[in-house]
Amino acid sequence: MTRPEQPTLTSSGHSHVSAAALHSLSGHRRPSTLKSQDAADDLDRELFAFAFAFGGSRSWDPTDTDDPRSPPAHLGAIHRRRPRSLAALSTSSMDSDPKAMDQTDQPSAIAAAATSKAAPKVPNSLEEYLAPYAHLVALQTHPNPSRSDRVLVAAKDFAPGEVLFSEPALLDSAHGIAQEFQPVPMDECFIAHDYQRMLFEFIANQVYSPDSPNTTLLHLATRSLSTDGMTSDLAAKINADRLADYAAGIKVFREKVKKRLSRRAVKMVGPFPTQDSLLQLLYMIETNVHAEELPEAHPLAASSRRQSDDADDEQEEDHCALGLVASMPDHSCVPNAQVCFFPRLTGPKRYTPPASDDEDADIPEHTHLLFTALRPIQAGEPIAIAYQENSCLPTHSRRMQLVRRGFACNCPMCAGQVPDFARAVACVHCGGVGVPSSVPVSPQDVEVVDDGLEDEYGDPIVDIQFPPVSASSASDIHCASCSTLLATPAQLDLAQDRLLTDPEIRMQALTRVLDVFSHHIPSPTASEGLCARSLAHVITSDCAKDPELAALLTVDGVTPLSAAHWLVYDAVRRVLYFDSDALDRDMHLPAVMYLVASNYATIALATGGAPGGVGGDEEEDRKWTRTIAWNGDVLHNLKWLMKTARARGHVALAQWAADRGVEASEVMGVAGKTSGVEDEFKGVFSRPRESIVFT
Ligand SMILES: C[S@@+](CC[C@H](N)C(=O)[O-])C[C@H]1O[C@@H](n2cnc3c(N)ncnc32)[C@H](O)[C@@H]1O
Repeated sequence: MTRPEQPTLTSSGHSHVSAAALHSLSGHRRPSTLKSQDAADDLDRELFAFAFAFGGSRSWDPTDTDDPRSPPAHLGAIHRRRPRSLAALSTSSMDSDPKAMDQTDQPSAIAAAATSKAAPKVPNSLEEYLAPYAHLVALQTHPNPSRSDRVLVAAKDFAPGEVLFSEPALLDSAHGIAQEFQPVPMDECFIAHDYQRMLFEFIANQVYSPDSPNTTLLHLATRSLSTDGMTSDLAAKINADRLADYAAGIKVFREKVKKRLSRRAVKMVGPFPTQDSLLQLLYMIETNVHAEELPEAHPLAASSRRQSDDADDEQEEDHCALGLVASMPDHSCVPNAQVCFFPRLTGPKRYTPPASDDEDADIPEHTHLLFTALRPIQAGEPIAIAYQENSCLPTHSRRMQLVRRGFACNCPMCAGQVPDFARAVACVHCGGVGVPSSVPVSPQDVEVVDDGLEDEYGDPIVDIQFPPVSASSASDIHCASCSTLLATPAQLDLAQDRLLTDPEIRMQALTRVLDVFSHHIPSPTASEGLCARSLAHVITSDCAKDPELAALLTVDGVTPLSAAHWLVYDAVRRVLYFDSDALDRDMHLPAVMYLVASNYATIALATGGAPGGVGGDEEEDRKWTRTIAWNGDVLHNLKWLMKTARARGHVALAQWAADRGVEASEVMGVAGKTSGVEDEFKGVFSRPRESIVFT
C-alpha cells in the first residue's frame, strides 16, 4: 500500500499501489466516522481450529507429506511460511531450489511440488537464510560511505525480464490465519487493518507454535530487518504524530488480542509478545512491507468495502506481504528491478478448517515475492525497485515523497550520477531538451517546520522544506541539440514551483487541456497509428500548438517538462476520474492514452530517446513501448480503462487497452506472466475481435 501522491486511476477511487511499491504510509489513516464494533471482539471458531491444527503443542513437520496437516500436494513448495531457502537446504529438487531459478521456466519452477521428507534445517542467522540465494544476490554494506545500512547486489548478470529471486512471504495479510482475524476498529486502535492482520499472524505463531520453523523465521526477520523508515532521526521528526498514534494503538491492540485469545480454551504455549516488541514489529512492517490492491472478488476487499461505507473509505485494505530478502532492495527513481506477488491473489479463496484431523486442510496458496530485472543488471550492481512510481515527478516533489518514508534518496538520479530528467527543460528554438544533473540532498538539509497548524483531526501539519536546488552548485541548463541556454537553476525552480502550486494555473489548464485533447490530438479512429513515442510530443508539440496552453506551461520563457507534464496529467486525470462521461466524449481515447503513457514517454525523451513521428520505425516503437511497460502503474491504468470502457460499451477503446495490456505484460517478461496480469487482459476478449460480446 503505499498511498502514492502520484494518482493513478482505479475504479474504486482508492489510490493504487503497484506491487513494486512499499507500504510505508498506509498506517496513517483516520476513520472519519467512529463506530463501535463489540462484535469484533470475537474471533471465528475457524481461526482457533486453524491455530490449533498448525500450532500448539503438537509437532508438525511441514515437509512430511503423510502428515494430514501438511499442505496439500498441489500446493507443493508453496506452503505456509517455509522459505525457499529451506526447501533448498532439504532437497536436491531443482524445482524447489532458488539456484534453479535461472535455469528453469520460472512459473513452473515456482509452482512445482517439493516432496522431500528430509527434515528442514531452520536458518538461525541472516547468513544462513541468504545462503541458498547466494548465487543470485548478495547483501553488502552500502558503497555510499554516508549510509550505514545494507544493500542487495546482483551476484551475476541478469537480462531484462529475468527472475532475480523469488521468496515466500513470511507474513502475509492474506494467509488464512491473518484473514480470519477481525481487526480492532481504527477509532479504538489507530493501526491499519492489513497491518493488524500481520501482527496477529505473528502473535498466533508465537503463542501457539513457539518452536515451529515459522516462529523461528519470524524472529529472525524481526532481528534482521530495518525499522528506520519510522525510527531514523528524519523519520522520527516527520512521523512524530504517527509514532505517538502507533504507541497508543499497539497498547490497545495487544490488550484486545490477549483478551480475545485468553477467552478461548486453547492453550497458549508460547509467551505473549510485549508491547515494545509489537511496536518494533509494526515499525519493521511499515519500513519493509510490499503491498498490492486486493482483487475485487477477494473476501477481504468485500469486507473492507462494507466497512468503508461507514468510514469514508478509511479502512480499505491492501494485500500486504513481508519477506526477508525481499526487504533488502533499495529504492531508486530509476529502478532496475520490479517486484510482483506470485501466485496472484484471486478471490474468494478462504481457509476452510478440516472437519477432522484425518482430512487435509485447504490452505490458501502461499504468496511469493518475485523480483525481475527491468534492465540488464551486471554482477555487483545494487538491485533497486521503485518504492513508489515517482520517476516522472519534479525533483522536489519526488524527494518530498521519499522523505515522508524516512530517508533522503541517494539513488543514482538523486545523487547526480545520471541526468535528472525531472529537471528537463524544453527548447523553444529547436524542439530539443536540456537535462541537467540533480544535486544530492542529505538528511541534514531537510527542515521540518511545525507552524502550529493542525489538520481536521487535531494532528499537527508539518511542513517539509529542502533548500532549493538553485541554492546549490547546480549549473545552467543548455539544450542538448542546439546548446541554447534554456534556464538557470533559479529560473527552473521558479517555473516548476509556479506550475505545481498556483491554483489558478491549474484551473486554467483544466479547460485548455480539454480543448487540446479534443482538437489537436489524432481522433480515436486513428488509434492504430498512435504509439507510445508519439505521445512524447504531447507537451513539446501538441500542447505547444495551443497558444494559451503553451503560455500556461511556460514561466518567464522556461518550460519545465516534468512540471508541465504533471499539470496536464493531473488535469486529464481529474476530468476522467471525476467525470466518467468524459469517456463518451471525443477526447477520451487520446486523453487516456496520454494518461497511460505520457509520463513514461517523457522519461524516455529526457533520457535520450528521440521521438520520431507517429508509428513508422518498429524498432523505435518497441523501445518506447518497453520503456512505458516497465511500470506497474501503466498496467493498472490499462486495466481500469479496459474495464470502464467495456462497461460503457466502447469496444474499440476496451480492445485497445486490452491489447496494450498484453503487450506491456509481455514486455515485462516473467513478472507479467506469473502475476497473471497477462491472462487478465487476454481473458477479457477472445479473438477474433468481431466475436467480442459485451455483457
Ligand atoms: C526496505 S529497507 C531497505 C534495506 C535497508 N537498506 C537495510 O539495510 O535493511 C528501506 C530503508 O533503506 C534505506 N534506503 C532505501 N533506498 C534508499 C535510497 N534510495 N536512498 C537512501 N536510503 C535508502 C532507507 O533507510 C529505508 O528506510
